[in-house]
Amino acid sequence: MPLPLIRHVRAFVVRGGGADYHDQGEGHWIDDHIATPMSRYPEYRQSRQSFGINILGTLVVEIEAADGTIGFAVTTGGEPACFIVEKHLARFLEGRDPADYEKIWDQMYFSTQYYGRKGLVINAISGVDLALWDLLGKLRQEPVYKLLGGNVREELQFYATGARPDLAKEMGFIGGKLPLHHGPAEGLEGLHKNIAALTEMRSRVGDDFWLMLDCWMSLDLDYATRLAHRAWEEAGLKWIEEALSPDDYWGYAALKKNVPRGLLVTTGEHEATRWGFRMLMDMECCDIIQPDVGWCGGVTELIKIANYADSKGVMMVPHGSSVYSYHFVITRHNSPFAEFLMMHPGPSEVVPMFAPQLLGEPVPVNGRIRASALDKPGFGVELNPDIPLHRPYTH
Ligand SMILES: C[C@H](O)[C@H](O)CC(=O)C(=O)O
Ligand SMILES: [Mg+2]
Repeated sequence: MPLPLIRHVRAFVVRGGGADYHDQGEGHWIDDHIATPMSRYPEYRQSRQSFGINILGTLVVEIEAADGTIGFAVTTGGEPACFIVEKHLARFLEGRDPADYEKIWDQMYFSTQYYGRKGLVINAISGVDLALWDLLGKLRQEPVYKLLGGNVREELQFYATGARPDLAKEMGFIGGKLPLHHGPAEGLEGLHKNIAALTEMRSRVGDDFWLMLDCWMSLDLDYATRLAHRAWEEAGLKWIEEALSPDDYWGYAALKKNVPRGLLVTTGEHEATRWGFRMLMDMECCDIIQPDVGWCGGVTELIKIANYADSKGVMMVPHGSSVYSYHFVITRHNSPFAEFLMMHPGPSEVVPMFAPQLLGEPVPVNGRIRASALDKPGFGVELNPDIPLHRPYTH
């Protein structure tokens, strides 16, 4: 049976957490002296909000079909992404069949290529693509993971990202990823502090629990190499994540050769599209790629990235991305576990990753989510009606 055509596309900005998960109040672990590329400037070292990490806010995209069914998605990109969606991308959807996601993606990407390719434009394209998959699922009355081929296992298992892997262990997660606090500009003293924090956490969690370090693009090759060796020897680090600038493919390839055998190099949350990930994989930059489903091009592009990774024997464990990741990871053998970002300020409790924007967002119980928890049409979530939506542009 033909699907109702797309009638209208709308884009909104929302403030306060959710998909823009760095947009948190004071005292949150996610803004507590975390090493960044801006840490070389002392005035921007203590808080990522000080240099504008949360300046954009969440982008909400709604796609309405002729029968009134609405698909929606959230990602980052805020007001500038609203402009791109309303003024540029909407034309490639309105009047079209929602099942034509390949052609729609292709037209969104190539029509913006002269000012796009990565970053904000791909966030906007990802938001539209995810809203389209949500709409398709709602129209077909199937969860997205069924549209993607169905689950290859009965449950998702998670590691937790946050300041308290010891608490994450008690909550049933399989590992904990800590943010790195001190970058190269804080010298040897900072390096010692980084190692001390890691070894202290290792003493709390015991030998068998995975511990990882998220370096958020803050290091240079020499520092990353030294950190990797010490963290491996002194604290049994499992992986070193996003150590270098996402543009430094050559640095990642060298880092992968430099680290101790057994320590994994991971990256990719700020990479985009099949072409960016092909660079990472062809240049043997890492052991695990970590696309963010809301930033890499959406589900339509992730299928291509994941298939290439599968053919190369590379593991793919998406960054954050909440339900958009859960519906994908459960369909893939080369994604054996998933990330859960601990958005509780402590973080001493499991709270939904994109709270308060989504309703019905599943959370890990004992570090796991059953496939059956995803059994609702589309991505299985609703937009919280109590959140004020601002629509800065129309078309
Ligand atoms: C904790 C990291 O600095 C960042 O905020 C999140 C991230 O990179 C990840 O979850 O991975
Ligand atoms: Mg990361």
